[in-house]
Amino acid sequence: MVAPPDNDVLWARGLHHTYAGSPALTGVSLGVREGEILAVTGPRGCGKTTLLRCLSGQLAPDSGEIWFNSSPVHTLSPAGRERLRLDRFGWVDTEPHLVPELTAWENAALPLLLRGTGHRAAKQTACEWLERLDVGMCARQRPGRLDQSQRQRIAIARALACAPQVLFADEPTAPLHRADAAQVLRTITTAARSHEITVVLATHEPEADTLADRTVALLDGRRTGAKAPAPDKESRAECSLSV
Ligand SMILES: Nc1ncnc2c1ncn2[C@@H]1O[C@H](COP(=O)(O)OP(=O)(O)OP(=O)(O)O)[C@@H](O)[C@H]1O
Repeated sequence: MVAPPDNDVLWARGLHHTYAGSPALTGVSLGVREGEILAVTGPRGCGKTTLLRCLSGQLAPDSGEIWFNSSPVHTLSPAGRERLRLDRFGWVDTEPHLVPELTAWENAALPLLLRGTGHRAAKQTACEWLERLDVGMCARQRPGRLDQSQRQRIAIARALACAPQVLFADEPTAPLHRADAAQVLRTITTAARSHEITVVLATHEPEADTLADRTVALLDGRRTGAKAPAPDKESRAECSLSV
């Protein structure tokens, strides 16, 4: 095994994965730098979700290497990968997947409570993140009473509340209306930048090109090229949220 470059927080080489014989990733290699916002784009079925699931340790690739902070992930046991996800990674899915019986703050506090954070500290951190994401007024409400955009913001608060080193977001804006989608995308990238969180974002949003530092495109399970950062980076200041 060859260790990855020092400045890559995540590094993958030659990832292959098939589902029941059908290829989803066919030799993807990439590095993600500390604090970078990397967009992964490509048409439906090109392998974005599979790539994010492999990088985040949810899915063991059939072959290839994944390194996080210069330590191998691909050789970890399932329990080791689970621990890594809980301690170091955040995940925002396309659908918010909140627990319907819990209030917004309880949902946002869940990963902290699972990590062993005390109830009071977990509640305070969760509520601070809900405020930052403009859903503080929903803290005591259950998800069923909230709209899709509010639920997705709560899911983002849940992912960010435990200060992950890397946030994975898998098409987090796909079910939202255009204006909501743009705002949620800006919220994620602004929050990540101000808290120095590395982001790997699978997205179809055209805005991703201006919000991300770099874009990697996939097609049929392979990389098709990487775009350099846009010259007029951010838009960062344009987000109204104090994240
Ligand atoms: N659990 C699964 N079982 C079987 N095939 C799967 C499974 N998950 C994904 N696939 C297939 O693997 C390929 C890559 O899927 P993947 O979801 O990674 O792509 P994607 O780019 O995220 O697609 P989308 O934009 O539709 O979410 C597709 O052909 C898909 O049908």
